[in-house]
Amino acid sequence: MLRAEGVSVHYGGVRAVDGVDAHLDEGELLGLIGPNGSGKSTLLNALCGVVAASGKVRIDGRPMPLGSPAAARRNGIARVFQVPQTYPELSALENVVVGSHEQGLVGVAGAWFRRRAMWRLERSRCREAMETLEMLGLADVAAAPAESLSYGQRRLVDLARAMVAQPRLVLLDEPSAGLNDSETEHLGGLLRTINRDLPMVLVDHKMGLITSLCHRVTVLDTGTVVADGPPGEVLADPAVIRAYLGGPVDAES
Ligand SMILES: Nc1ncnc2c1ncn2[C@@H]1O[C@H](COP(=O)(O)OP(=O)(O)OP(=O)(O)O)[C@@H](O)[C@H]1O
Repeated sequence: MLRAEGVSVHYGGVRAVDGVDAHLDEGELLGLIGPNGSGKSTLLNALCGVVAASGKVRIDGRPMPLGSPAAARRNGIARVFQVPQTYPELSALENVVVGSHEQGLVGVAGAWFRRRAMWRLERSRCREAMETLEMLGLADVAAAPAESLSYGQRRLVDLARAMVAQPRLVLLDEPSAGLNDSETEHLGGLLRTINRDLPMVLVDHKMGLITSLCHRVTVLDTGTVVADGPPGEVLADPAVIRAYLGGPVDAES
């Protein structure tokens, strides 16, 4: 459903992503791993249009213009960033509702001429946002301002916001960073459930999470793909072991 061919992002002389071919299949949870600075976040940035990139990306066979966040959104790509992007003074629920505001009626004209329809739409957005928070175990804090939530809760609010945008696929950048073991396990269970309906690309350094969740893993090193395949095979690949500072990759950590 997503196919990237020869995608490159260069910052001056730094080839952050260099001619990457990658794909995501329907229903798949794809792990994207690699040592620090190997280009994982930059590749996600290219796919969601927030950096200038060259190459080709197709969604369901249709070409998608690169370098345009609006085009990426139109093509159903949602991104959850490494650092929570919540509005501190808005409630958790309001933070999630914001994610669905590009759909349907918006703007002054909609409010003025179609007031009833607009309120109906607002109610259905709130209901959907609330159901998503419930699904992620955040119903109790729906009314709390985001600034009062824990780091892990704010990351889940970001995930909920991405989900209500009704994406075709979600790009997740290190969702387990800063979470303890039990929070990471809880997150893993949620991602497995969400993946029943949504294909995802998961960037993470916790190999236990990657091996327990991902159907396939793509490995980057210095901006290029060095391995791609089932997690067990990929982590035993000599090129991957070399990329990770010459040592074996610990699938448990
Ligand atoms: N805005 C930028 N300007 C210049 N260089 C950048 C910029 N963003 C990233 N880079 C460089 O691009 C390379 C890839 O960085 P990137 O953050 O994509 O790696 P990563 O694999 O996501 O790393 P990590 O696992 O530490 O998050 C690195 O050499 C980084 O220093």
